[in-house]
Amino acid sequence: MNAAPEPDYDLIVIGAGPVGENVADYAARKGVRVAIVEAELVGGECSYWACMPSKALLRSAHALRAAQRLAGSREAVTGALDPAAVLARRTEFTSNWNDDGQVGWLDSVGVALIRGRGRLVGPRQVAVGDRIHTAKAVAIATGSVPVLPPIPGLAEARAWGTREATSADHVPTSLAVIGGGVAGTELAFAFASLGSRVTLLSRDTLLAREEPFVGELIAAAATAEGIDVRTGVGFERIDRDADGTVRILLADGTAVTAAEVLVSTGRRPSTDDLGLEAVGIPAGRALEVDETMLVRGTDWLYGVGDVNGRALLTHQGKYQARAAGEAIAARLAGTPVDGGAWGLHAATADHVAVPRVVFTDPEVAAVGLTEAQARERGHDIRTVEYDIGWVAGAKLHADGYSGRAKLVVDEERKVIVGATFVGQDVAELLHSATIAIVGEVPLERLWHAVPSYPTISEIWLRLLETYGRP
Ligand SMILES: Cc1cc2nc3c(=O)[nH]c(=O)nc-3n(C[C@H](O)[C@H](O)[C@H](O)COP(=O)(O)OP(=O)(O)OC[C@H]3O[C@@H](n4cnc5c(N)ncnc54)[C@H](O)[C@@H]3O)c2cc1C
Ligand SMILES: NC(=O)c1ccc[n+]([C@@H]2O[C@H](COP(=O)([O-])OP(=O)(O)OC[C@H]3O[C@@H](n4cnc5c(N)ncnc54)[C@H](O)[C@@H]3O)[C@@H](O)[C@H]2O)c1
Repeated sequence: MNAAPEPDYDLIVIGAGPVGENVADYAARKGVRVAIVEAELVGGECSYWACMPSKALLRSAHALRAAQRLAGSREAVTGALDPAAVLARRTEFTSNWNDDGQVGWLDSVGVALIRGRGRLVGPRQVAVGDRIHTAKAVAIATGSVPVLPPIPGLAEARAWGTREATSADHVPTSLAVIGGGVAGTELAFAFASLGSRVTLLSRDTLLAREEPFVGELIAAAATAEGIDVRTGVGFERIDRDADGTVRILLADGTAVTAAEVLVSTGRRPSTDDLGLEAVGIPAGRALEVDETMLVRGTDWLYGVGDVNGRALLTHQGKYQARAAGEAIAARLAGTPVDGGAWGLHAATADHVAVPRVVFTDPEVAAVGLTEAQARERGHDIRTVEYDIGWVAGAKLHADGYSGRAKLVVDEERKVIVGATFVGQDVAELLHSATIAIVGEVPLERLWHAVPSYPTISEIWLRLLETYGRP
């Protein structure tokens, strides 16, 4: 009898974005023989067209505004932002859209790279071009793709998506942004600071999934930044005139014109054209996975990162990847898998503590449940809010500092289940709240976590005082 041929690899990862890279790395560290398949650039959307370039486009204006908000340093910064220098710094962060550095890293961690588009052609079989590669396990980390709204004329209007915006080689004189979610709001701030006349058109309130005060404060700040914010907008059609001007006709009969239009109306898991049908899994929707990212109904296929739709964020996908990479290694080695709540191989935080930062100015930093989400889940909750501008550290941080914080407390367990901060430089505060939620630190114990004076972290003390001593 012939023995079954040894597979080419132990694990094939399809998609070398931040998530695929981490699945590969964490599995390889445990001795798994890994290959990774990438159709475009190793590093994925995040490195070249999303997180890194968008944050680079925002950062210089933040620094400038921070200096302008303080008597003394304000007098020292008399010039304006240099858009060409900002674009050049952005390009540096993308390594000029070249992935040599990341390819070198893959090599250094012993992961083989297969260039091309990967497709399942059977269980444990991945075709790339004409060649079929075999493995004991396959992890899909193909990310997400933009969802385009059904607006007549959009397909012909040569609209920008987030890729075109984050890789722009010039600053348009005017920009209309459709979509007031995270991407649209951040990019509206970025291009306004670079000198575009920006109109932000949102069907819903801005950042509608967060606490209601978030959208209100960000809309006010955007307006102060010169952005024309319009919410509750309906779209009739979009046309690009012969002279290149984009004309957006709104449901209220008014029209907005701009040199470019950016469409940022959400993303969906990238599961088309992956050959999922060949292994009996429905395509066109998020991969349904268990807590170790194993695709339900299989014992060899994993879905990690944006593609499983659990949380479309790099850090959360990488967290899943650490769990999945090691779970794959454990299963292949026949050692125990700890996939129970908060187990080494489980992505439990996806359900209770996803940190979210919106890099607008002021920043939005939130983790866990909003009040509305906590009520929907049936928690008995109490909320407390406080104006961050009243905290001594904040007053020192910027003249006229304004911001708001809110905690959602589970009254039954007396632990925090959600926290939201809006204010200049609050992003770095967020991890304290993430730890409080993941650690299920009782409020009683939090009184002993003393924030330094005078830092913005004293907001914690003010929130506890507002809640009341136990
Ligand atoms: C404008 C913008 C800004 C963002 N900013 C942030 C931020 O600041 N912080 C944050 O946490 N998140 C941010 N995100 C979200 C973040 O980009 C994603 O959550 C993250 O990139 C998901 O990582 P991933 O590895 O799952 O997918 P991706 O980064 O999309 O990588 C998937 C990879 O798979 C490849 N691929 C797809 N199909 C195949 C195939 N069949 N064969 C081979 N390769 C394939 C793709 O080419 C790609 O390289 C932002 C998103 C956008 C759009
Ligand atoms: N700082 C960050 O972490 C960061 C930054 C940018 C993007 N992201 C991630 O990327 C993903 C995509 O970002 P996004 O802003 O495109 O998505 P999003 O889901 O945050 O926002 C989508 C927006 O589009 C609007 N919209 C949806 N369908 C519409 C329609 N048919 N007509 C008009 N408006 C419509 C929604 O009302 C919403 O305002 C997000 O899930 C986010 O997690 C993260």
